[in-house]
Formats: sequence, structure tokens, C-alpha cells
Amino acid sequence: MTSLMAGKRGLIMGVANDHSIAWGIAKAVAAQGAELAFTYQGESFGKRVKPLADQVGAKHLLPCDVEDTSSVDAVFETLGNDWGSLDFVVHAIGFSDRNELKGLYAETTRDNFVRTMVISCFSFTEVSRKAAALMPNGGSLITLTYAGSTRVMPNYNVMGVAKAGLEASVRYLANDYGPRGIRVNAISAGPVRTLAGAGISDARYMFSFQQRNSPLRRTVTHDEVGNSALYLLSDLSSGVTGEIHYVDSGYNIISMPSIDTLKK
Ligand SMILES: NC(=O)c1ccc[n+]([C@@H]2O[C@H](COP(=O)([O-])OP(=O)(O)OC[C@H]3O[C@@H](n4cnc5c(N)ncnc54)[C@H](O)[C@@H]3O)[C@@H](O)[C@H]2O)c1
Ligand SMILES: Cc1c(CN(C)C(=O)CCc2cnc3c(c2)CCC(=O)N3)oc2ccccc12
Repeated sequence: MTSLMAGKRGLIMGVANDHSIAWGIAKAVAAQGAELAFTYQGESFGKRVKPLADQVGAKHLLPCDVEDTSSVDAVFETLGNDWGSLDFVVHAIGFSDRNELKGLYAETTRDNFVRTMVISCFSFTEVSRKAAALMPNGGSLITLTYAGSTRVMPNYNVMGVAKAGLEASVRYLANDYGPRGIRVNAISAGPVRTLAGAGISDARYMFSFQQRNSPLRRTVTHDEVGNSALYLLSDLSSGVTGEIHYVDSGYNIISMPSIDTLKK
């Protein structure tokens, strides 16, 4: 087995269960020798994440709700005290009120707008700042975004605005931390059947549309996202920063679905 991640220590934020995109990433980097720490959002998730963390020999399993800055501080304090430094962080966190992930974007409430931006956008900036302080020898930070940031995906609504901000954050953070050898990138994943991915209206229609109209004529798996994350988290991408890397069966290049799919 090649060990692309031998000797590297990283934090994985956003594993809820074994369908999570973050879990696909954790499996990929653990298989290449990475030493992992996990955060989970609350005790209800903790019970599900524990067996997964054990499966990849995670050294730390820490609670973290990014709406609570002190819980984010506590995570990096623990890792700073115990590990001293970090080589990578995966931020796979996003949330909005599901009642606002349907209907008109224009009817988004101020409260949910702010909350969605804090959890789905600002939290990556805050985590990056705290991680950078533990990366004296450089490192790699990645977050997860979606094409709804730049092209309208019906019902994605305020999450699209948050992802647009997240993608701009990736560029500004890449500029801030590049001189210190810290790279910042995002993976823009196609739809994946996760807790967040499935818990929305018309999810099955959206999946079937992607399967019929993406160049690869299928949706992607969290393992495929994991493999691409391995590239961005390893030294193979040492010359890459500020990038949005699409892992979406190529759907983002399509303007009009091919005729043959329209005839079905
Ligand atoms: N599933 C998809 O189709 C898809 C596609 C592209 C991008 N994404 C993005 O991938 C990331 C991971 O989502 P997923 O699809 O794996 O679903 P998921 O539900 O498995 O993961 C979402 C995670 O966000 C965490 N989270 C939500 N609010 C939080 C908070 N306040 N504090 C800490 N953690 C919090 C949840 O605990 C969960 O672990 C999200 O950013 C999502 O927007 C998902
Ligand atoms: C794809 C796709 C997704 C998956 N994706 C890219 C995401 O980023 C997940 C976004 C999301 C954020 N918050 C919540 C939920 C999903 C459902 C459960 C909940 O309570 N809150 O979500 C959509 C919402 C509408 C339309 C398409 C999609």
C-alpha cells in the first residue's frame, strides 16, 4: 500500500454517520496512513461517530458545535496540547432550516440567513484561523461546497448564498495563508445520499436528473469524494491552493441536457 499520508495528523469535522462525505474522506486518508481526530456536533451524533472513529484508530473524538465558539476553541486547545501541530483539517459542515430549503429564496428569514452563514460559511474561516496557528510547517485545509453557489439549484436557496461566501472565503484564506505554506481548497461535490443530502424535498428527482444528464451518467459516491480529498490533503497537490475542485460526474460543465436523455 502506498502511504501518501504517513506521519500526517489531521482533524475531520462533520462525520454524522457512515453515509457522511466526511466519512468517505476519513476512510481515504486513514487508508494512506493518516492519524485522525474527529469532532461531532452533539451527544446524539457522538454515539454514532464513536464506532467509526475507532474503526480508523482516531486518537481524539471531540464535541464541537460551530455555533459555540468556545467549543471550537476547546478542540484546537486539546489538539495543540496533545499533538502540538496539525497537517490538515477537513471541514464538512453545513446547515440551514429545512423549511427554507424549498419555495422562494426571496422569503429567507434574517435569522435563518445569519445562522446559515455562521454554520455553513463563517465556521470555515474560524476553523482555518485556529488550525493555521497549529501549522508551523504548513498544511492543507479543505471544505465542502456545492454548485448551487454559482448556478441556481431549485430549493437550495440560502445554502447557495452561503456556499458562494464559502468559496470566496477559500480564495481569501488561500491568499492569507499561502506565504505560510498552508493551502486552502474546496471540493464541490455532486449530490450524495447523506443525512443532509437526502433530507430535502424532491431529493429523488434531483438524483435521477443528475444520473440522466451528467457526463458520467451517474451520481458520485462519498468514496469518490474521499479519493479526490486525499489528493488535495496530500503533497500531490502541493502546487494547488484557492481552488474549487468539482467531483460531480462532470455535471457543472453541462448547459443543456443531451437530446438522447430528453427522449427517454
Ligand atoms: N450530500 C450532498 O449532496 C452534498 C453535496 C455537496 C456538498 N455537500 C456539503 O458536504 C458537507 C457535509 O455534508 P454531508 O452531505 O456529508 O451530510 P451530513 O449530514 O452527513 O454532514 C453534515 C454535517 O454537518 C454537521 N453540522 C451541522 N451543523 C453543525 C454545527 N452547528 N456544528 C457542528 N457540526 C454541524 C452535522 O453534524 C453533520 O455531521 C456539507 O457542507 C454539505 O453542504 C453535500
Ligand atoms: C443537492 C442538495 C442538497 C445537499 N447539499 C448540497 C447540501 O449542501 C446539504 C444542505 C443542507 C443544509 N441544511 C439542511 C439540509 C441540507 C437538510 C436537513 C436540514 O434540516 N438542514 O441539499 C439541497 C437542498 C435543496 C436542493 C438541492 C439540495
